[in-house]
Amino acid sequence: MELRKLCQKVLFIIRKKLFKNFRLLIGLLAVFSILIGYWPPSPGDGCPSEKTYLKDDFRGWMENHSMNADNKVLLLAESSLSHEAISILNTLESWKIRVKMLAADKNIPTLAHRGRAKYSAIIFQKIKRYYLMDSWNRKLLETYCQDFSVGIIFFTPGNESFKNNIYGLQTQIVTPVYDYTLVKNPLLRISKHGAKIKKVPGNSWTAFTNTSFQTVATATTGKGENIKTWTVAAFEDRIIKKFYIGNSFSSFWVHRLLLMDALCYLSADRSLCTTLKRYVLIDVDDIFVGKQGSRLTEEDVEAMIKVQTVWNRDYLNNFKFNLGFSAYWYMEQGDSEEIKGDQLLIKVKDQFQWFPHMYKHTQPHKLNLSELENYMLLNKAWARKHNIKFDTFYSVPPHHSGVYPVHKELYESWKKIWNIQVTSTEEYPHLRPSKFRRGFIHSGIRVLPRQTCGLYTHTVKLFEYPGGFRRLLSSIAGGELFRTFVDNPVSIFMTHMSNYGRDRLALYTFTAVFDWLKCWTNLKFIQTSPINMANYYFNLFPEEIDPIWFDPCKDQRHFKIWSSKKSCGQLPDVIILGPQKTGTTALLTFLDLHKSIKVSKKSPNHFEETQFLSGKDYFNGLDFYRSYWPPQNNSDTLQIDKSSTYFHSELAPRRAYALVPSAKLIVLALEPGERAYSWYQHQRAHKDRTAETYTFDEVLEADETSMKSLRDLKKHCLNPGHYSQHIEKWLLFYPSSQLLLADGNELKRNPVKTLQIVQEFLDLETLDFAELLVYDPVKQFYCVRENNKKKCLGKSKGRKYEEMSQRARQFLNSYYKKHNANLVRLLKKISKELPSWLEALSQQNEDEEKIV
Ligand SMILES: Nc1ncnc2c1ncn2[C@@H]1O[C@H](COP(=O)(O)OS(=O)(=O)O)[C@@H](OP(=O)(O)O)[C@H]1O
Repeated sequence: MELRKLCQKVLFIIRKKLFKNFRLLIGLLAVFSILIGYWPPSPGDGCPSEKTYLKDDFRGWMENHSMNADNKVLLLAESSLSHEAISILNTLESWKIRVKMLAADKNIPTLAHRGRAKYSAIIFQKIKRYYLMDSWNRKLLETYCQDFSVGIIFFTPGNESFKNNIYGLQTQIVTPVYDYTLVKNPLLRISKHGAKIKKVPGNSWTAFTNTSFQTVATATTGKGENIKTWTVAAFEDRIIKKFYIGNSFSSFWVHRLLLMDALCYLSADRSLCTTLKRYVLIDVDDIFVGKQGSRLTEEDVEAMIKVQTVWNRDYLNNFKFNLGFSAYWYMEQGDSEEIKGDQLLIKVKDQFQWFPHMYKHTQPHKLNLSELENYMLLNKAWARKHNIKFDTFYSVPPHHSGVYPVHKELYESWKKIWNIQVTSTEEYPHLRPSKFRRGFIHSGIRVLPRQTCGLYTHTVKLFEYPGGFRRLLSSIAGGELFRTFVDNPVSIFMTHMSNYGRDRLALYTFTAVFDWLKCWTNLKFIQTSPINMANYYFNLFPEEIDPIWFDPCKDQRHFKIWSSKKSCGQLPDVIILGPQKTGTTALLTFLDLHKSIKVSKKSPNHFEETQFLSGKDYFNGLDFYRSYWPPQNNSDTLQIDKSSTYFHSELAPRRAYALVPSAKLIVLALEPGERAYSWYQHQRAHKDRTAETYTFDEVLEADETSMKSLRDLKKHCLNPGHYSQHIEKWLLFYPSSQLLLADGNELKRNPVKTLQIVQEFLDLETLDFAELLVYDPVKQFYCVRENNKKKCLGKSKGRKYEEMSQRARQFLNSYYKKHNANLVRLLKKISKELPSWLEALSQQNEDEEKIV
């Protein structure tokens, strides 16, 4: 401890002088740090040569094959709460692989559906579960693996006693283990063979002694004459490919690399392989923003250039730091050395890549459009004056503000003044967990996920690293930072100017992690333009293109970078989902009579409905949706969005749940045949050509030989009536307690009763609707009583048309029979009452069955 303090003191005294020579600084730091045990462990004494086992053709094939997000892994775990299982699950999810996790002691689930494999690889958290399986389940699993060429990965913790040798697996428990080495083997792809580490964690490991196994990793026990090298990861290339790791997944960071490679090699059709390319961009935000003492000197700038040369030679091509500038702070605040540093940056400007930050480093969400434009113009004028080349069309704002949650004005001004096409943020959808960070495209600007590297604005000194310097070291040595490079095909890192001054922690950190990556992986690091990176990213993950909006008021970080002028609560508390033509307008109109209900403004575009969650307006952004309600001042009111296209939309359930997870949902279920006929009449009234040309009977009779428009009309007419199917989609997100299935037929006959049920569901103070509604014999529907007059819904609600034919009725009865039966089952399962028409139908069916 004393020695450490002494070293720190010496280091502090000579630091100023050392700035003159970066290499000397690093060298001396190394000496001191080794003495006090601070230097990171070597990435591997046996770092392999550049030559790898990979054949060129295989590598080429991989470059062009991205991970197929549809591929799924079956994880057979000890329990869903096991830390170990969650760690494997998290890892797979951070690689964007879909996972089904099941308790390994239960029956094997259905593995194939209609001749298609459901899982591309199987993982056992603990090998003993495989051996303890009853023969029926194991047979099922093995037949599946054989039929679909799916491999199995086993983790075999060394402290686990299981009866080996029974199924041909020969093992030995070994302890302790050192000199862990990856051995040349066809399974290694991302992991580099020859990489070696001296000290291996964990006391006891499982070693595999079958001679037929191919060794993937070895480790050594004993000393002197007792030295023995064991196989601690092995691969069995039989009819079913099996990969064995001699410890638990999280016992050693190298297992993450091995799991990635094993999934690729063992998955059906190599569908779980990822590319070896890794695009890297290192942003230095605020290159001129910092207090005296934390800014860059000439020596710091020179060190950055030197490091770039080294990185270009050793790790990645075309690398340049990406410097963000807030011009107002150029040559401000620094001492004379630091002012010279700023001047040197401009002198050597072409050695770097530049991007515009905000002129005064103001958070964009605090600025209106003209303020933003003015600041951007000032920044631009400065860049012109100093001949700063700007050809990346990339920017990031100070403090992540304005990108997500979206500040529309930032996007507009960026495009207008700078022609920005790419940006990045760490806030989408949320900062944590980082494995879920995604990209999206909004208003033509491609937003890429941004990564943190463990260095923040005030991380300037080696011995003041938050949580101790060892924390940073473990992040480099196979930990979080190392993983960020491995996991993400595109990594944009956020660093700050101060990380490059003082102890130059950023230069040290990245150099060290590149060393580790080069030693342990075959990954190829590349820097390219942000536009190329964005193209590459969204090609790889096209499902991320469309954004998903969350409520900024539910995430503290988002709330902080959201305009103070915006108010929370301008979102629906209740959503009437539809389906179309079930009486949704009547229900909304009647509910609107209640003082605690606030319905959305009428949209001029979609028959007065917002249709935000199901349609294109979603891409206008959250503020567009919020504008349907006034800034809320009374928290007792319930705001309603009624959009009858939501019910059968594929997108709306996910979007709604992301934004308003506690909303109450109302579905109006009208007898589906009646609904289909009303919808057809609606299309005719709106002059749909096909509906006008064909009778309802002809629409229902359409088959695969019919013209497309007729087939489409039939589909759109009948599909929303598949009630159970659509309700199940909503129940994937919302709990059934938040959903009310109201009776559409009852609403027509006895709206007061339906409204009573709805009021109870919404916990509203009871309003006596019997006083407010009156039946109109001419309209043949209930209307609102207003000053002793009747105010009925418009002409388009409650149309007059002739009854549907007997033939159509029979068709519809038979068509919806199965769907209605499913609805009965579903409603019983979630303990909901059946609507009157469904009760009658199911009674009728039961009676018919009894007669038969
Ligand atoms: N009180 C009252 N007044 C008028 N109409 C009523 C009422 N209650 C229920 N209905 C039934 O509502 C049907 C229209 O349903 P929607 O409002 O959901 O249609 S839409 O999807 O919003 O276009 C409408 O369908 P049509 O009869 O085919 O016009 C009505 O049957």
